[in-house]
Amino acid sequence: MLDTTEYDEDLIMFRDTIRRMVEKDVAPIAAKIDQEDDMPHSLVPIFGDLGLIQIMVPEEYGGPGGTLTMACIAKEEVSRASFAVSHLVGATSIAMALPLTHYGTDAQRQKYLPEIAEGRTLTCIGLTEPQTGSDVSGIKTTAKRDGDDYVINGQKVFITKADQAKYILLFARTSEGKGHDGISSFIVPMDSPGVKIGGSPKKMGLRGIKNCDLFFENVRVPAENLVGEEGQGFKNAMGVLNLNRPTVGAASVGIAQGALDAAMAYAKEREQFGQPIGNFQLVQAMLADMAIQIEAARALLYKVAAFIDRDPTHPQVPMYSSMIKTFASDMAMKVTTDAVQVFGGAGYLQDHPVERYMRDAKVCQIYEGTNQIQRLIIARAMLKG
Ligand SMILES: CC(C)(COP(=O)(O)OP(=O)(O)OC[C@H]1O[C@@H](n2cnc3c(N)ncnc32)[C@H](O)[C@@H]1OP(=O)(O)O)[C@@H](O)C(=O)NCCC(=O)NCCSC(=O)CCS(=O)O
Repeated sequence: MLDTTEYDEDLIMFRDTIRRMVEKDVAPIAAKIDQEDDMPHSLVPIFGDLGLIQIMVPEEYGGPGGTLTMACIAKEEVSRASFAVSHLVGATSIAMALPLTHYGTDAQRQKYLPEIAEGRTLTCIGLTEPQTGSDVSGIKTTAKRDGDDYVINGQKVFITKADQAKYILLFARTSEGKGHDGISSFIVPMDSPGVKIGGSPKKMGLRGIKNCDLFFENVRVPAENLVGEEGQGFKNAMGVLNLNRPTVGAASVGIAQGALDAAMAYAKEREQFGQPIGNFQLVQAMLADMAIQIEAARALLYKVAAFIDRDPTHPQVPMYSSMIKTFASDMAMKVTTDAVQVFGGAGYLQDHPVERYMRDAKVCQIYEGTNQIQRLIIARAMLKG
């Protein structure tokens, strides 16, 4: 594969360190995690010690001060073996490091980031509700001011890692009838009285990670837990998603590469008509197309990540972020489907990893905003000029 980090020795070392850890600690248990829908907690200190969970926490708060490029490299490497485990990379970015860095107060950064920097604490983000998926402006969970506190009531669904998180960045309506402008975000400790963690539905893929229902009943948080200004929650959510969506692209590239690796090995080993199936031109064409698509997505991924690292506030960040999330996840769906095809009937069995890659690729087209919503963001930005 083309080496997208070819000019930077530090990035090559970073990638190789992760690659070695994945070979040792992740790849051997990837299938088991999927089959048992359970990820061992022992991976948390391994990822924390490498600075991966807390990768986006700035150095001044004790974090590694990693870039989006580094987060994408790590996400790609881990997803190549296990998409579920890749959720430990930047596991505190979207709900803590990014929002506090960009919208939080000094006091909030001082209070939470040093703890997050230790790499043992997980966090989650609470946007989605039973009736609120793509249309974030429809959030119904309320946060009502009461003296020095806010009192939160409502329900969230599909909350990734809620079962393991110590804090949630929760989005709630602070004023009625104001649409986008009536939403605010809060840090809520998950052990607050009134927070109830419900079940996690059985999923097609992303098995090993829980996506829980959450219930909030008269949950009281101090007003100092408001992140950003009251009423700015919608725009802050969009801002954080813009900075994180390329990591979904990175996971997609990793999933696709893992599927291609498996398909290549199988094409060399599996014999039909007295020779390896890799000798047949129709199989060769599939393998070649898979490689072309992965390289194209990888090139766009690291171009976008470098662009965002240079200027995270550039007005074109939302458009390019949505482009790579969409392009790479659509690519991963196609490549993993073709990998199953290379395996033929065997690809349909759980004996081989390609059906897992295919199931995992699907959610990359859906979560952190469906690819239909991404296309809307891209087209709106293009037409706005
Ligand atoms: C569908 C949406 C893109 C928004 O659409 P709307 O039609 O409701 O809003 P707009 O009128 O377009 O925008 C209002 C306002 O916000 C600004 N805006 C909108 N999008 C962005 C953006 N990406 N970046 C920056 N600013 C943005 C827009 O310019 C307007 O500003 P002005 O009023 O003009 O000043 C949106 O609702 C959306 O993205 N929906 C997808 C929701 C989503 O991604 N959900 C994922 C949840 S989290 C998850 O999946 C799990 C993560 S995990 O735990 O790993």
